[in-house]
Amino acid sequence: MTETLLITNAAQVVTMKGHKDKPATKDAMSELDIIENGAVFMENGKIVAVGNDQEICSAYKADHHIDASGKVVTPGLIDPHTHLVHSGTRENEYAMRLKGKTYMEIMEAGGGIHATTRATQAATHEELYEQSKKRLDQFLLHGVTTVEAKSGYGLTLEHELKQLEVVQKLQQEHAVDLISTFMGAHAIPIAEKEKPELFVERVIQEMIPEVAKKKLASFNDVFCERGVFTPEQSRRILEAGKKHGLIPKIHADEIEPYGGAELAASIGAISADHLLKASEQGIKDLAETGVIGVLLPGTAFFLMAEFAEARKMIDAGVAVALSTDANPGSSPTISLPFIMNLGCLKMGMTPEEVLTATTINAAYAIGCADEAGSLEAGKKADITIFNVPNYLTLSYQYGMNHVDTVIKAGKLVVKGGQLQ
Ligand SMILES: N=CN[C@@H](CCC(=O)O)C(=O)O
Ligand SMILES: [Zn+2]
Repeated sequence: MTETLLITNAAQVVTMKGHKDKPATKDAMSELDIIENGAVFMENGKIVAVGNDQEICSAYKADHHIDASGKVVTPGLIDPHTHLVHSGTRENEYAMRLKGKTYMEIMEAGGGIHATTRATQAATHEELYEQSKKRLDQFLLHGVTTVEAKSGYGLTLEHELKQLEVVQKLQQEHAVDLISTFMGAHAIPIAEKEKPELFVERVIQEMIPEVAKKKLASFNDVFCERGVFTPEQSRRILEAGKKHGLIPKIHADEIEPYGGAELAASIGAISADHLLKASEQGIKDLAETGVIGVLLPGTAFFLMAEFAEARKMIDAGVAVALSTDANPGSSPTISLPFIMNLGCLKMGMTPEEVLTATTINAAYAIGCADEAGSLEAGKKADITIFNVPNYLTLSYQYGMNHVDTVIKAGKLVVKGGQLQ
C-alpha cells in the first residue's frame, strides 16, 4: 500500500539541492536553494517533489498533511562525527580542567579516554544499548536524522566488537540512521603504554580483519596526536583498513599541528576531523585533494581551546562539515543546532554555510549524500521542520531547540517537539 504525506505552506523550504557529485565548497556553500511558501510531497519514504505550495498541492494528493505555516523546512540534519556508544560521564574531569589541568594531562594520568574505556568495558551490551538509545532519541528531538558513530572505548577486540554490535542493533531498531566507524586506534591502553607497537599490530592484525569480516563498519578512524598515535603509525593503521575496504578518517591536529591534515590528504581519507591546529600546508592539501574538513566547535568551546579556522578553510576551498563530536570528555552535547551557533559566532561561518555544513556536506563526509542531505526527488524523506519564520533565526537564537517536527523516511517521528 502506498503511503503519502504532504508538507504544505512552509514559510521557507531549504532544499540544499544542486550538489550532486561533490560537496559544496567556497561560494557554493552559500547556495541553499530556498523556496518561499513551499511544499514537499513524499511517497513510501522517498521524496517525490519539492516546490511552490500551489504547484505541489495541485499536482499531488496525499493521505496525510502537515501544515508548516510560519515554519522552516530543511533536510534532516546529519551529524558526521560522534562517539555515541559509551558508558558513563566525566564531570569530575570537567571540574579538574576548570582548575587548570589540561585534557592531555588528564589522559596521561590514566583518565580521559581511559576512564570511559574502563566504564565501557564494564558495561553489558544491553546497558550500552539503553544508554546510547537515549542519546539517539535526543538527537532526533534536535532535528538530526543521520548520525555517525565510532567505536574506540573498547580497545580490545571483544569490547570494540561489542560497541560496534550496539551500533548495528540501533541501526536496525532506531529511527535515526547510523553510519559505523571502527576506531580501535583511539588510545593506547595503559597496560601497553611502553609497547605501543604491539597495540598497533593488534589493531592491524586482529581487530581490522574481524571488524571487516563481520561488516560492522564502513570507516576506520585514528587519533593521530602527539602522545597517542604518530603519523607513521596512523598511516599503517589506515592503510591496513583500506586493504579490508574500510575508508580512512582521521582525528587530525586537535591539540597541536602534527601532520594529520597532510596525512588525510595523502592517504585519500574521506574526512579530516577537528583541525584546530591544522597547518597552512595541511589546509591547502585538504582543499586540493577534496578531503572534507569536519569541524567540531563544541570541542574547542568545551576544552576552552582556540577554534578551528573555518573561514580560512572555506576561503581556501576546503569543503567544511560540522559535527557535535558527542562524547563524555571533550564535547558532552548532542545539540547540532548549538554547534551551528558556534560555527557562526566562533568560526566566522555564515548562517548559510552552517546549514550546508550540517546537511549536504555532512552527508558527503560519511558517504550518504546519494540518499540524504538534501530535499530532492528520489532521496529519503528525512525532513526537519523548525518553528522559526526564516532560516537565519536558526543560527541567531542560540542554545534553544526550535525543532517542531521530524520526518524519518516518510514517517512522523517527532511532533510538536515530542517523540511519537
Ligand atoms: N580526541 C579524541 N577523541 C574524542 C574525545 C574522546 C574522549 O575524550 O572521550 C574527540 O574527538 O574529541
Ligand atoms: Zn571524535
